[in-house]
Amino acid sequence: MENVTEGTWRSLPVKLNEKIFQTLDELGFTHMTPVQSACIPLFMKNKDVAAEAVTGSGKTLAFVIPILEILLRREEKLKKMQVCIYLLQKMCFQEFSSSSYLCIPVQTSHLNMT
Ligand SMILES: Nc1ncnc2c1ncn2[C@@H]1O[C@H](COP(=O)(O)OP(=O)(O)OP(=O)(O)O)[C@@H](O)[C@H]1O
Repeated sequence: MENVTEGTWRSLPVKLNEKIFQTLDELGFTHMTPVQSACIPLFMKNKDVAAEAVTGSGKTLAFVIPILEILLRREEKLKKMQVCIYLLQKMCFQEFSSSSYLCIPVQTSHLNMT
């Protein structure tokens, strides 16, 4: 992707879960896009965020990653997380995007999806 110039994921002021780092590595996403580096720290401070950026600029992961990170930090992960991941996967239904790929290691390690 072009415009992936805004620092590595590990340079974020908030540390993400290792499973998220690992999956981003597997996807080959070494650096954030500008909208991701701008939005993720704000989401992680529980701010309301409205972002406008061109198509294909990485907006989806700009909010999916904070959602997954926040859910992973919760002690009581189970049902709420299951519902959220189900919704995220449905959102990604039309194309098997990086968002749904990102959800897989998170869900299998923390949820019983039976
Ligand atoms: N940091 C990144 N590095 C490399 N590729 C990325 C990164 N973030 C997202 N992508 C990929 O770039 C493509 C476009 O991202 P995405 O669909 O999230 O953009 P978008 O801004 O949400 O687009 P739209 O406005 O069409 O919904 C996707 O294939 C996605 O997997």
